[in-house]
Amino acid sequence: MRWRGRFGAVPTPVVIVTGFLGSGKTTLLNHLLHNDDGVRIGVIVNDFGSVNIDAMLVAGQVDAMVSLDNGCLCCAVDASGMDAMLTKLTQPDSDIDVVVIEASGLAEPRDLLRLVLASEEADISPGGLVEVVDAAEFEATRAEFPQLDQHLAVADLVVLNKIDRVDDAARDRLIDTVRGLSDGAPVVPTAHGRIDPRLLFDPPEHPRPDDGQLSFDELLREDLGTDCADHLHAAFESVEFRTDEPLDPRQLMGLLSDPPAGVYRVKGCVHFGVPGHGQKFWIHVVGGFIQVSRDDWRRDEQPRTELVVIGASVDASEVLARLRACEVGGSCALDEQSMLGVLRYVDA
Ligand SMILES: Nc1nc2c(ncn2[C@@H]2O[C@H](COP(=O)(O)OP(=O)(O)OP(=O)(O)O)[C@@H](O)[C@H]2O)c(=O)[nH]1
Repeated sequence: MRWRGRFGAVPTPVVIVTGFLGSGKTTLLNHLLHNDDGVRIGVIVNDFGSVNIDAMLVAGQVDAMVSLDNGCLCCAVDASGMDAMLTKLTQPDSDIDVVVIEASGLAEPRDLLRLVLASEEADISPGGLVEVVDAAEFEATRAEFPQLDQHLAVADLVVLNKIDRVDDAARDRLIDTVRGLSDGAPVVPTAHGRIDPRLLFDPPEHPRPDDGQLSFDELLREDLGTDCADHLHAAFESVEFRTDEPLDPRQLMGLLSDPPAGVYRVKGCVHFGVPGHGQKFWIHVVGGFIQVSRDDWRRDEQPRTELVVIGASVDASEVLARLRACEVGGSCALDEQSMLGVLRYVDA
């Protein structure tokens, strides 16, 4: 361990958590927050869309948080912007032991690493880069976006998540593939991000300056943040949808099961207008996989829907038109049966 502790002895480690859309970064972060063993964690949460769903999902559990939405951290801030966020989290009275940066699912890990390395904040030190891989979607995603291979190349630790969704043979094959791409970084297979927190908060054992990987110095010598055109997020866009009107569950589930072309990720909370089902429903779609969970609205919260739809070359007007078509008109009453299509995905 190399905690700064509350006495300022050691710089605060900054751990970067990256991974493609929906791979399980927020799930892993939540696992860390619930199993922190007294370690005080400050987080920087970055979401691609203008509604920061990830910040909503970790709010209230974290010791200190800075959130950045509407863009990828790798390009949306420069070194001084990153410094400002780190300074805010690590100021002497914050008592934070470790900072975890949860990048958006489209951020460029290498540039994030360079931002942390270039930091002039004296009280922090790089704490390693963790790449979360979705075991169920990785092969298909990699075929479409070969940049993912480079993302793995800078990882200090690879979390092969969602192994509950693949068989043993596929899991073993993936471990080999991912290990090859990450130049020997440790690969931890898991489900629901349940890794031992000490893996992240200890200094990375994987030696960075070796044959295959760039050293800190080499990374720093590269120009910082000059060209984002080849980043994954350049090919993606997000569409945000908010409404106070309740949504028709049949219409929405029809849309999520057969989304407009290019859509890969949908997340957010939904208010259905069905008697007996007035709770908040969190919706997650990753590739073709749908998951729903129930929650209570906060006391000060007005039930409403806030969804972010992310994809490559999506037709935003089609997405919005189809979402608008899910709104329940004032006079339309929904029967309880209409919820069946939602409930079959609850905690799937
Ligand atoms: N079956 C299964 N589902 C998982 C696992 N880990 C996460 N999920 C689900 O996958 C969905 C996406 O998880 P998140 O943690 O939000 O993923 P993320 O990487 O933060 O997503 P973005 O920020 O949009 O890139 C949610 O429905 C999670 O509950 C897992 O190991 N197994």
